[in-house]
Amino acid sequence: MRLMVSGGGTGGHIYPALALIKDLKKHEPDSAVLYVGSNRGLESQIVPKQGIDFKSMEIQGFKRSLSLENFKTIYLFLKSVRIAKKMIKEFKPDVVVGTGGYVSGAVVYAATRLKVPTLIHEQNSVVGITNKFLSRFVDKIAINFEAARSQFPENKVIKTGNPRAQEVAETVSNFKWSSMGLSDDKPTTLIFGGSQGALKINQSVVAAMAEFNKRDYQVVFVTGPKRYDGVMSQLNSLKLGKNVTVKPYIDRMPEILPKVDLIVSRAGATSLAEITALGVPAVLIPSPYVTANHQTKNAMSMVDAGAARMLTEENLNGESLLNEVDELMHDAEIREKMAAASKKMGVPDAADQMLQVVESISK
Ligand SMILES: CC(=O)N[C@H]1[C@@H](OP(=O)(O)OP(=O)(O)OC[C@H]2O[C@@H](n3ccc(=O)[nH]c3=O)[C@H](O)[C@@H]2O)O[C@H](CO)[C@@H](O)[C@@H]1O
Repeated sequence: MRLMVSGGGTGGHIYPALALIKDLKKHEPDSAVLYVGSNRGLESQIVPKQGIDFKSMEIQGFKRSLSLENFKTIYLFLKSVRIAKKMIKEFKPDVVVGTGGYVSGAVVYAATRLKVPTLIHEQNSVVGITNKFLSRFVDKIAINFEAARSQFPENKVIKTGNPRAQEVAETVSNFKWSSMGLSDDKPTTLIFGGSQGALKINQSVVAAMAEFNKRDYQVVFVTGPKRYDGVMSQLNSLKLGKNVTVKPYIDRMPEILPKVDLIVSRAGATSLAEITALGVPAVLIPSPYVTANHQTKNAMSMVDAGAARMLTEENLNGESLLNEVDELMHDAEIREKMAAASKKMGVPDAADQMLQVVESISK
């Protein structure tokens, strides 16, 4: 199989693509894969590190208001379609898969013009702008949330789940907290604000840090790559104890997640696919800054099933964060119930399901 994949901007679009590639390589080790991303997105850092061939192009998103920038965006889009067509003619993919983000719009659209079979993956319950645009042209659409079905042409939709769930579920982890300077015996909370970090979550953790330092559980706090220096300078005056560690980003999330007792995070769809694949108890703080408030919908699907608790951004501060974490970290029974409910929602064979769709449309 010759597979071209495109998805970018944030981790939530990139990791599902990487998980699909991993599954393809497992089933068909001789496959050729090319990942096309944007030169500015997180993918330009993450993908080459995985030893996957990566090509990039310049692209940017639309502004919501009419502005000169939008003409530049249209110009860049059309230019990217031309570049993508050239890449497709050179690479000769059997299938082109898009997992969201502006760059996948240009690449998948170019593939449809060249009559190459196409599949897009929608991680969210509220369909993203790129996938909405592409849905008219592509052959198949893989979804994660049932709620996305009615927002697409019905006959193209197949529910597969999010392939990242399978990657996480299949990872055999030998990870030890001692490699991060923590104890291997204490229960551990992981706090992070999605793939980019989140300002209010960071501020709240900073406010609660003096207390976290004193707890009988330990805390791993991930700030997001661009926010690390700012957070560290705020924490400067505070001497971090042995049971807290602060990181800009975690590259090996699949190895770390099985060792986590409680997650505090945004409610991005790919994070939720991972959480439910393993059944990790969670406190979700949906981002209020996303299209149609879709993270709240994502989070509510878990809260309704008893798999997570929700803390709104509005009610989030050092004290409320500390209270939630304290309560759950001191009650193993509640955590066990949440874990069981969470695991029931997981789709641990999602990558196989999506790969089957890829194979079914392959030339
Ligand atoms: C602000 C924004 O637009 N967020 C969207 C974005 O979120 P975002 O990019 O944050 O995506 P998700 O929360 O879905 O996924 C984050 C991914 O990054 C990984 N990770 C995170 C931190 C870290 O240190 N290391 C690491 O590997 C997580 O394990 C996960 O695989 O895409 C999601 C999926 O389309 C959407 O649902 C979110 O609403």
